[in-house]
Amino acid sequence: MSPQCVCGGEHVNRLNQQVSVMRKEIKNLRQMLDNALRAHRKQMTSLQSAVTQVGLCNRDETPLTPSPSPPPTSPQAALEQGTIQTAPIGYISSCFSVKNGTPRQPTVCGPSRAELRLQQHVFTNPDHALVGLEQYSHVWIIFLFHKNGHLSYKAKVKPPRLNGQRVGVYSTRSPHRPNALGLTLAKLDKIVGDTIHLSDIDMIDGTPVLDIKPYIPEYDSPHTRVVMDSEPYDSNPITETESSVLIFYEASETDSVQSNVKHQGTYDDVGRLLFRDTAENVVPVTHSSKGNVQSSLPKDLCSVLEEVKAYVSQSDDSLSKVQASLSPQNKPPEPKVDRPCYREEAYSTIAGWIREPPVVSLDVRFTSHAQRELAEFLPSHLSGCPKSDRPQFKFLRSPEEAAAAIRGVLSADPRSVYRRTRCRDRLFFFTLDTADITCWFGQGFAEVLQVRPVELHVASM
Ligand SMILES: C[S@@+](CC[C@H](N)C(=O)[O-])C[C@H]1O[C@@H](n2cnc3c(N)ncnc32)[C@H](O)[C@@H]1O
Repeated sequence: MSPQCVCGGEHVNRLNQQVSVMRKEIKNLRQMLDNALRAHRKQMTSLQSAVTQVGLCNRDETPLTPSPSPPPTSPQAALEQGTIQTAPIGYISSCFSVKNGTPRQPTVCGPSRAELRLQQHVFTNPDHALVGLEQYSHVWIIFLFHKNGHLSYKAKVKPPRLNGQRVGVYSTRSPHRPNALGLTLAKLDKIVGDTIHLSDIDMIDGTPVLDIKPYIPEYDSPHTRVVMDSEPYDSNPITETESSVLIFYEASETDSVQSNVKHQGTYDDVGRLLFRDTAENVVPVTHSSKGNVQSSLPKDLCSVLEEVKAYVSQSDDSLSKVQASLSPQNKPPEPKVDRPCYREEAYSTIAGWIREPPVVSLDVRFTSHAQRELAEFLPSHLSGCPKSDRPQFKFLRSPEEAAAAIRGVLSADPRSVYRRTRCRDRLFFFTLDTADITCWFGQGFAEVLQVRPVELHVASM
């Protein structure tokens, strides 16, 4: 072996050693990198679970049980788990632009007004979704408290009417609740195309609406709820002298009336067949020259009514004969039919603090200066009127209506408990429609000092 070879061999050996050292270093580096990655992943996981915990935690720091199942993958699975993504069907345009001074319940302030236009992308023809709703005077609006400011909530809250006392969130209408859903019974003024005009509202401008349902006292109010039971129909037996008949039917899907509504047909004094719908409207049923029943009733119902009428007039003849042949003891048992009745438990009870809150309602007065300022406002929707420098309401129909709304808002004392009990500043500002209101609170009263047009609205007119 030549020295050069020896030399070259040593060189190769040294190189090999260096390579193996480098390999080891690379391996160590890989190991370190792997460890770092693992640690990072672990940290991320714990961070993520911390975020989830914060999201699910109320401010009492009681962690809520997270959903046991993983996030659903299909819309159907989401529906079954109750985790569907909601999308607003529309947004409220309201005479209340901010939370401050917005009535705490719709009944507080009658003349409050709003509009709700259905979003174009929800239905191909949004106005179709409103067909039939015009038959109702009131609607439930289900909405999101989108201006809550945060998504946290507490198990116990201090409703302003309770003046600082705490009660469970679910015994109140507090906006700060899991899911931040609000429910308002609003007056339905009119429907124009895809837009609903409402009054008696307590939602601020821009409120996202998730659903609308008709208010049906028979279903929604225990005071008027008709409880069906199966006791013998003995309190109102049908007699031969009474030419009335009760007809209950389940409306079919195709009927023009809402399905499941119970309808009642009867004869009036002059023997006309009448139909009573759930809204207590009595609709006379007319007869055509062929003797058929005609009305705006669904076709099915007309033929049923016709049959029943024939049956009743037949029975009228035979009933007296049959009854004469029966002694009272021999009478057959009354047939068991579903009948409407009012049960004691159908009446509702409410918390005493709602009926008699510790917070008294306030007298509301206007300074003559404020009165003059308010009278300057033109009613909303004044068409054909020459352009004026005077401020104009966007929703309210007159200064009188505005005065009533202001009275409603202030008499319920819209201040927070803190402002009411601890704050020295007695001035209070709020916005109603296109007017900025300034007032102050004294012992048992609120006085309106100033009613100025909101700058923005004046500029846009
Ligand atoms: C006490 S909540 C009652 C709402 C509804 N009637 C209910 O019972 O669910 C009414 C108050 O919620 C506030 N509010 C109205 N609309 C809101 C919105 N979109 N986001 C947050 N707060 C809102 C106003 O301050 C209003 O006085």
